[in-house]
Amino acid sequence: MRAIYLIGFMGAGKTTVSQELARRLNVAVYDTDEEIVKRTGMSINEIFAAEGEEKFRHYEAEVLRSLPSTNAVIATGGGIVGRTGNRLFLKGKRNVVYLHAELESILARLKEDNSRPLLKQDKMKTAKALYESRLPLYRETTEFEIDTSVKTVQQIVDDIIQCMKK
Ligand SMILES: Nc1ncnc2c1ncn2[C@@H]1O[C@H](COP(=O)(O)OP(=O)(O)O)[C@@H](O)[C@H]1O
Ligand SMILES: O=C(O)C1=C[C@@H](OP(=O)(O)O)[C@@H](O)[C@H](O)C1
Ligand SMILES: [Mg+2]
Repeated sequence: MRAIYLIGFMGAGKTTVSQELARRLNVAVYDTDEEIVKRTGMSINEIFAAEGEEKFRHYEAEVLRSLPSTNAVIATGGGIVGRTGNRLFLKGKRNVVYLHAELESILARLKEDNSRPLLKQDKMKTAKALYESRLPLYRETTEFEIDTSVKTVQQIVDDIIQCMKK
């Protein structure tokens, strides 16, 4: 099967859903963030602090292209759609699912989580602007959209499997 790529804002559930989806389909699972951490030996927070966001985006674009494009589920980071080249790459892959979540659900899910440099307490004011600026980018990258705000992981996985049959 062609790899399934999950895109969407931070906290939409890409990482969590990718694991369950891969288990159900019996294929490998990858996460671009996890690959970056493995390859650099640094946490995402450390990369942003020591090398800056642009360098992180460089690693992210490289990792995206290096992962297997068959028999896999690939969770991406929420900012992957920022680069035009990444959006074109993903459009070419076709099996891309946008996991949408309302900002309120996202903030509730991530309020105790400090692992995302772009969503720390002092960045809450800019979170809404970032969220709104990215929505059209997710939507132009794929026609498959699932609202995860009030769904369980199992329901989301069922929805993705249905989507992919179309
Ligand atoms: N469908 C869901 N319902 C409730 N909480 C969820 C759901 N999916 C993920 N979460 C929780 O939200 C947080 C962020 O999930 P994660 O998979 O890391 O999102 P992403 O990779 O899109 O940033 C985690 O604490 C996770 O347990
Ligand atoms: O939206 C973003 O710019 C980011 C999302 C994060 O991944 P998740 O979407 O899995 O949280 C991670 O790549 C990094 O903190 C930047
Ligand atoms: Mg993730």
